[in-house]
Amino acid sequence: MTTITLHPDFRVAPVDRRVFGSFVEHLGRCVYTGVYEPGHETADEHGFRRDVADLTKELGVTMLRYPGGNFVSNYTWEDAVGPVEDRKPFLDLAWRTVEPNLVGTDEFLQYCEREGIEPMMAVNLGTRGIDAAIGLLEYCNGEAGTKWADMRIANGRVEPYGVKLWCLGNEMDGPWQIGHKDAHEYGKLAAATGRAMRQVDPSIELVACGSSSMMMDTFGEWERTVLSYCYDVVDHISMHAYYEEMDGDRGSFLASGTAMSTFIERVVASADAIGAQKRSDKRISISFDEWNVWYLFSRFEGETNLPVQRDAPRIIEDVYSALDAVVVGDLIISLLSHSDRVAVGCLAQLVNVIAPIMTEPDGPAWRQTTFHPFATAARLAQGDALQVKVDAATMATAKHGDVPTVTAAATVDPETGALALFVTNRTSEEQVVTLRHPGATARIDGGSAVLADHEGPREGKDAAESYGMVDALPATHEDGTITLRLAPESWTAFHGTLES
Ligand SMILES: O=[N+]([O-])c1ccc(O[C@@H]2O[C@@H](CO)[C@H](O)[C@H]2O)cc1
Repeated sequence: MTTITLHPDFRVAPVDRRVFGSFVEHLGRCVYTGVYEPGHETADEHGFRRDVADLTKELGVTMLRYPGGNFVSNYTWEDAVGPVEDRKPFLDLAWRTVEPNLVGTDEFLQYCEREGIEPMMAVNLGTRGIDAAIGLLEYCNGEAGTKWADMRIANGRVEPYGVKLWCLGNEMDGPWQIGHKDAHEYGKLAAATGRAMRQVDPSIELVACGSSSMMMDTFGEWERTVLSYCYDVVDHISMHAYYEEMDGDRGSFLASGTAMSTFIERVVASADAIGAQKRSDKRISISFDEWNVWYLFSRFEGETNLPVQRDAPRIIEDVYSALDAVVVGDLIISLLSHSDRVAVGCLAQLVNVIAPIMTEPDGPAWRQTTFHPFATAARLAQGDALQVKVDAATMATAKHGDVPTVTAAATVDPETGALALFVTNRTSEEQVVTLRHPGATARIDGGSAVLADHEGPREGKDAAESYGMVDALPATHEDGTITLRLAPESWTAFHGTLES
């Protein structure tokens, strides 16, 4: 028998709403013909597509990371500010694409402002360093009267943007990164850059690069070394993880959320070890600023040595299946369960590039399968994350050992008692779950689910949009006992109330 036990007093921490962030990189068609397409019939006066902005709103994205990704490690931000007609294209070496510099810092930050989304900026610690980083920070956040702030004002923007969240480079542990560094080189540079940036604006939050994935040979040692240099300077350490079904191993793929939890707990342990050694009361939190399903190893092959391309080429435009949506839901359960440490999350990326939203140039925009669990969780996960005790059978997986067949996360709004309960059923059988709530009153009012099926990726608008949330199997309330039913290979979001 599977049981889930909840109590409103057993709170983990408030959900940091920045966990429902996403990511806009100058890569492929994320920016050009993605968020930005001046000639498009829905484009606003700034050239941004309204259809994409509306879907982004529906997706519930709270925060956007920009401008990369691998792109940032060879980016000259100064080339993309000021009059557009004076901006020169440059060859981005990360994706070997000619970047026209039509969208730069001002366009992006003003887009975020108009859409009510918090920006997260990354500085280039690949080909550049402290000087470029403090210049960009002053450009964004400085008051009138100094060089870079005055340049912003001359470019038409008087008020500082007040960008709070800053990434100190991107994936600097990855040999593919332009200006890749070892942990000592990067740790020293991140600490020095972070210190200088705080002299410009002490109110910012800084993210040091963690490992590009748990599979990196340097994983663990990287975190330890980097944080030994910059523990006192930074607020967060980044995590990146992409999951995919490989060689038809459905079980391991469905267990991705457990793999993500293991990864989080290992990075937290690495960070806390440094804190303990320093006898520090400070706790470093996690900026999980790239996560998603990405068929990196099974489909990306052949795209690693790209010819130079221009005009927004189609790069890593993964098309998602229903199973991928269930896994995205399961990954969200992992993030929410770790709300005491995970402060930021970015579904990578927002449009066209491994994205929940797709577009055609001069054509429509639509939702991929993975859109639905994200949008549902972003809407319902309000207030505090709860400790959720799941008692379920385990299943054996090739990659992750024995994992629970059912996983869950829950949030409760302390003001209203509104409960959201997210549950994955990783098995191919329907599961019956008893929801226990000793000493508290609970009610489940309804729910919706994403179901995996055995169809392949849903290519194009019609196929993708024929998929959506379905009603959850109804919950029953009998003699104070709540019984939930979970469809086979599904992710369900229940809503109701929970009060002591
Ligand atoms: O595991 N890998 O081989 C691997 C390779 C590249 C990689 O790049 C990251 O993912 C890209 C797409 O979001 C971002 O630009 C970059 O930060 C992330 C992981």
